[in-house]
Amino acid sequence: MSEIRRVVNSAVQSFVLDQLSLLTVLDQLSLLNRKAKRLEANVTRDNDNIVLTLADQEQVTDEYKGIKIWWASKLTTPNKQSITFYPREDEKRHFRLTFHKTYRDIIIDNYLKHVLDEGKSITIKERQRKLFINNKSENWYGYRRSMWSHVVFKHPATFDTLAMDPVKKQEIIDDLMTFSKAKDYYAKVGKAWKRGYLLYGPPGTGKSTMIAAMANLLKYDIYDLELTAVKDNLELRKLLLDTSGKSIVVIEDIDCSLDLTGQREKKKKDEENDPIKDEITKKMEEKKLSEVTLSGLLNFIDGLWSSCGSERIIVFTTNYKDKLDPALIRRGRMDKHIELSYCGFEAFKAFAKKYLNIDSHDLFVDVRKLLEETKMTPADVAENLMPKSDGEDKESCLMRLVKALEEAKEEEKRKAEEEEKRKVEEEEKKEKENGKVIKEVLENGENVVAE
Ligand SMILES: Nc1ncnc2c1ncn2[C@@H]1O[C@H](COP(=O)(O)OP(=O)(O)OP(=O)(O)O)[C@@H](O)[C@H]1O
Repeated sequence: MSEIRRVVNSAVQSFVLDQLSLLTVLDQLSLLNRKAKRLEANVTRDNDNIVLTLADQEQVTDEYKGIKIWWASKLTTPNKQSITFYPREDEKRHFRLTFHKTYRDIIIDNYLKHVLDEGKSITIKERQRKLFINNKSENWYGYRRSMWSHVVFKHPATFDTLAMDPVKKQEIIDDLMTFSKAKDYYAKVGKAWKRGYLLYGPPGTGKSTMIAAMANLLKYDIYDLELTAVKDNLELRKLLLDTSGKSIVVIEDIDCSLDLTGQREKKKKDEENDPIKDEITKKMEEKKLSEVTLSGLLNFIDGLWSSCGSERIIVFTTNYKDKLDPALIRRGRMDKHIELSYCGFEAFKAFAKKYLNIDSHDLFVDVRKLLEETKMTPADVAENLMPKSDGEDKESCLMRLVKALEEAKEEEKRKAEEEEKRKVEEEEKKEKENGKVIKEVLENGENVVAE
C-alpha cells in the first residue's frame, strides 16, 4: 500500500501558489464550477449573485483539455500555545493544485491563465455596476471642487427593450462589441482604446435609454458628467483622471451644458454693456459660469491624459447636432454619429411586441400610415400603447395610439396652416411698407423737381 502511495506521489506534481492570486483564482474557479454538484460548497447570496466558497480541506475537480486537475483548500492557523510579545500572525489560506506531471507546462502556461481570464470576465459580469455623477463638494480647506460620487447602476433598458429599426440596432451592437474586444487592435494601430458616440435627435427619442442599454450590454460603469458643475479645464482633467476603465463617460445635452459655439463671448459682451447690472452682481455671475473651454473639452476627449485608463466610451447627446462646433464632433473624436428620431413603423412593432405581445393586428395598417404622415416620439408612442389597467385589452391600447396619432396629425396641420398664414401676412406687410417708401420717394422726387 505504501509502495502504491509512493508511486502515485511521485507521479503527481503539486504546486502551492501564491496565496493572493490563488484566492482570486479559486473564487473565480468556484464561480466557473457553480454547476458542479461535486463542489459541495457553501452557498450564500450577495445581492442577486450566488457566491460559492470552498471550505477548509474541501476539494474540487476541474478538467482542462482532457486533463484532470484537483484543487484543495488548506487553512493554516498559527500555534496558539506559544507565548509571544509580538502580534500573532493571522490565519493563512493556501491552495494546492494537483495534476499529472506530464501536464506541468500546459497547466502553468495555459491553464492558470485561462482560469484567471475566465475569472476576470465573470467578475466583470457579476460585479455591481455604478453610476457616477460629479457634484461640487468642499474639501478641508473650504475649497469647492467637482468630485465623483456614485450610486448602484440598475437600469432595465437593454437593446432588446430599445425600440428602433432592427438593422440600425444590430449595427450599433456590432460596433460596441467590436470595440470591447479590440484591445490588441488598438494597441497594434497605436490608438488609445476609446470610442466616441454622438447621439442626436429630438427629446424623447431614446438617447438616454440607449446609453443605459450600452452600459448593460458591455457591463460598463457610467460617469454622467455635468459640465456646468466643473470649474475649469484643470478640474475637467482631474475628473477624467478619476474615472476607471470599462466605463462610459456621458455628457448629456452638450449644446446646453456649455457655451461652446462662441455664444458665451457674445453673452458676456451683452452683459458688459448692460448699465443696470452692477459690478458685484456681474462678478458673482461670472464666478458661477464654468470656465471649461472648447479646447479644454477637446483635450478631454483626445488629449494625452485621455488615454490614461483604457476601454472607455465617450457619449455626447444633443437635440441640435447643427449647433455643435464641427471640431467637437469630427470623426476620431465622435467616431459614430447615431440619429435617434421620431418613431417609425419598425420601432412601433417592437413596442407592440413588448407592451402588448402582438406581432400583427388589423390596426397596424392605420398606425403605419399615420406614422408616415406625422411625427411622434418613441416616448409618446410607448406611453399611448402601454395598458393603463390590468384588464385593458390590446385593441383599446392600439385605438388610443391611433387616436393620439390622428390628433398629432391635426395639430401639425393646424400649425402648418398658421405658419403659412403668418408668412403671407408678413409678405403683405413688407409689400405695403415697400409701396409706402416708393410713394414717398416719388413724392419727394416731384418736390425736388418743382423746386
Ligand atoms: N427607442 C426607444 N425605445 C424604448 N423606449 C424609449 C425609446 N425612446 C424613448 N423611450 C422611452 O421614452 C422615455 C424617454 O426616453 P429618453 O429619456 O431616453 O429620451 P431622450 O432622447 O434621452 O430625451 P431627452 O433629449 O429629453 O433627454 C423613456 O422612458 C424611454 O423608456
